[in-house]
Amino acid sequence: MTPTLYRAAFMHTPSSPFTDADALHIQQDGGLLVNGGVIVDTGDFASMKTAHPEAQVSDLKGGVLLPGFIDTHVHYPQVRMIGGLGRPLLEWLEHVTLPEEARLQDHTYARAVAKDFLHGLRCNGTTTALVFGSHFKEAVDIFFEEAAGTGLRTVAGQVVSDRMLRPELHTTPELAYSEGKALIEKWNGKGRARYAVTPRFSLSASEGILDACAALMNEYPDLHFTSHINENVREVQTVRELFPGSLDYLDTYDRAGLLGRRSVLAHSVHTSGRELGQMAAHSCTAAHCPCSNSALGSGLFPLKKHLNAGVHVALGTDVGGGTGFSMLKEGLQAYFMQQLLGDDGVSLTPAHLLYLSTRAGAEALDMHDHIGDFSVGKAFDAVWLNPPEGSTLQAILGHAESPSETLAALYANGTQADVAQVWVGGDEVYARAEGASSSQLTPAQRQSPVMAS
Ligand SMILES: Nc1nc2[nH]cnc2c(=O)[nH]1
Ligand SMILES: [Zn+2]
Repeated sequence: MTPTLYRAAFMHTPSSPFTDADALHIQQDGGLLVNGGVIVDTGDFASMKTAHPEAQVSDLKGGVLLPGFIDTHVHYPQVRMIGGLGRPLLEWLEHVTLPEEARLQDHTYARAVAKDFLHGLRCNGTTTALVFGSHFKEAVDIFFEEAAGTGLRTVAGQVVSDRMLRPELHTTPELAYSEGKALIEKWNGKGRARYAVTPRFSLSASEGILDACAALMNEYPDLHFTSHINENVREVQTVRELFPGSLDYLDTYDRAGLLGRRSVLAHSVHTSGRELGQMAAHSCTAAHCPCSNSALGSGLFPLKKHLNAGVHVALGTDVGGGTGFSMLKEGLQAYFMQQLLGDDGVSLTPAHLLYLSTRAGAEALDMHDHIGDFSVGKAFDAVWLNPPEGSTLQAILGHAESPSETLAALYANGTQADVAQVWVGGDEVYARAEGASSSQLTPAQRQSPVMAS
């Protein structure tokens, strides 16, 4: 197979800027040699071209190439109700979200929603997602089928609950186990699909349901686990009342034996010191969803407390509590919220935002040996951000004086319109309909993509 040499300005974070001051790696005129979907050599373009004269060059000059975004918390059935503003979590669930989730009982509807959802991910440059599925087994099956057709990497599962939602969304521990087992057997590890055991949240899950989830996890040790935690004060209070024998919210999952290296707990806004200590001890990840936390008024995520406790943090859009699929927007909102926390906040640099939206997600999913950055040996999962000709972002990038400014501008201004092309494992999974991209300019017309020279 002839390797492809991608020529691009690229940036990535092979390590964490929270612990490594030199985490941001930059190539202003770089070359990434890809063979069989895997990065086999990297460096500056000129030396890569000399070393690999046989390679076919793909010129991505203009804009910036980043590792594909990794969304660690997003709900498939909620794509069509993004924007239900004005209610706190429990009212929003009752009046906006759960009625829509019930509609996925209809298979035709579920398939159409799955298509809308997957399109939303890939046209925003998200290449891997930890996806909250549907309560209906068939709708989850349909989701995995459609996801396989897109080439995206998905970790997803059937959502299970047995109280306090709507009767049609409730199951039993026996069914939760048997339906989950059938889906796991069919989809876990098939192509780019992985399975996540997914009780909705302890508020809607009896101990029996949590035990059924644990039975699946014990039977299939490579599974992922995801749920919600400590998102909203009323929710936290209700969980306390429902589980009088548990120390706190985390303990409801912990007692069931559900926590481990592949556990991702969404929100974690009102988490106590004890819980943070236990999350770190179990190597769990907190999926921070800043747009959702803002839209639902859930609170300001205590990032500093998580980092000080040693809890790994990644980003999630939480569509449809969140306001869209853009991980650029999510990164910017994370930055805003830390700014608003003043001395209690963490001052996030552009490198932090890139890490949180790429490599941190790969670590959360225990896939960092395979995806999350552009190191040799990683899959070529990438998003090419190339603003349309005449756009404000193009003007800003043309005058940026450092790569860090360029990256900040991408997070501050970038949108779906700037996503030109997306790859997963070397396969193109999205290409913008062209007509406006600066990639159409002649080389002489193009400006330096990373810095104005
Ligand atoms: N943001 C959010 N929180 C939840 N807690 C339980 N279900 C949900 C949901 O769908 N979205
Ligand atoms: Zn959620």
